Amino acid sequence: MNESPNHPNRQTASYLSRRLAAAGLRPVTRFGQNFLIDLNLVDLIARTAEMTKDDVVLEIGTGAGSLTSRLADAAGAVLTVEIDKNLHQLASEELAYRSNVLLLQGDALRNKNSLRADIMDHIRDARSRLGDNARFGLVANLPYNVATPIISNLLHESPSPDFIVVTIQKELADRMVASPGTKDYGALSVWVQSVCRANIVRILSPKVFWPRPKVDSAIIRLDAEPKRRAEIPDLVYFHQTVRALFFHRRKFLRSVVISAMKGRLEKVQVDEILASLGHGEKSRTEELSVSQIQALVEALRQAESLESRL
Ligand SMILES: C[S@@+](CC[C@H](N)C(=O)[O-])C[C@H]1O[C@@H](n2cnc3c(N)ncnc32)[C@H](O)[C@@H]1O
Repeated sequence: MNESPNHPNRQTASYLSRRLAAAGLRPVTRFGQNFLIDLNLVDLIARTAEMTKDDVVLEIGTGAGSLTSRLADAAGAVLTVEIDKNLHQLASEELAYRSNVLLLQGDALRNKNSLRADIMDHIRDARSRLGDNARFGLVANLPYNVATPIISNLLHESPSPDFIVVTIQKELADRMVASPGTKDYGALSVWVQSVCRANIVRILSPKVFWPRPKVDSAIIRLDAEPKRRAEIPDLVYFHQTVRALFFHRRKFLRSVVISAMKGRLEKVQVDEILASLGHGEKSRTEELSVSQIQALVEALRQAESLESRL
């Protein structure tokens, strides 16, 4: 069989460790370098994404390039970003013959609140080359320490992803799919579920990675819900306000809203809004459904914009 040196069938722990050692490298903990070594799972991620040759796929964390190869087989264009110069070099050699893969070196995040700017320029370019049916997806085994800002920020971008299939910490996946009234339900659950459908595909034990992380992981799939998204007139205001509403989890909703709106709305205005939406003195943010939170944030936004016009 004609296997490229990076054929995923060769991505076992011992193959990877020898390959890195030959290049004088070792996994770098601070970059979250836990490589997926169970090849069936690399396949599962690629299959779950249901990519076609019309699709543009973003991968953050190229690593040694094994998932990248699968993505290149299935998608029309792949943009992959790797922070580690040495791994970027290694993967560039492995993927050199792949004409539909563009490799970038550097941090995928410009800061906590935004992605590196040229990522979306490349995605828009690739989409315009592939044509009107081109969909955009994020498919990756994400570095755990930056998984939340990557997903949260990408959901603000234009185009926003049609689908996301990623490996993340199980605890983070639990928060994304959490229901009201549970301990995991918070600002991230509301933000993700306001613009996507979220499903956990598979829980992964540490032993499918090399080196082994300390915690379980999960493959999660998010599908864009454009209708839900269109119901939110100002996504930035919405996301910021949702974060503020969950900031003090132990407090009652009324005092949380009053402190979030300090200097912007009077207490009496907050009380009127809460009463009009049927939220009593004992209501708490974490008991509100996603649509109740959307209604509350929208009422606050409208009251604020009325206030600023007076
Ligand atoms: C969990 S590993 C996944 C590697 C490979 N895709 C795999 O599945 O085996 C995460 C990768 O993301 C890279 N990385 C970490 N932080 C990053 C960042 N801020 N921007 C881009 N890449 C990053 C790491 O160096 C590492 O190669």
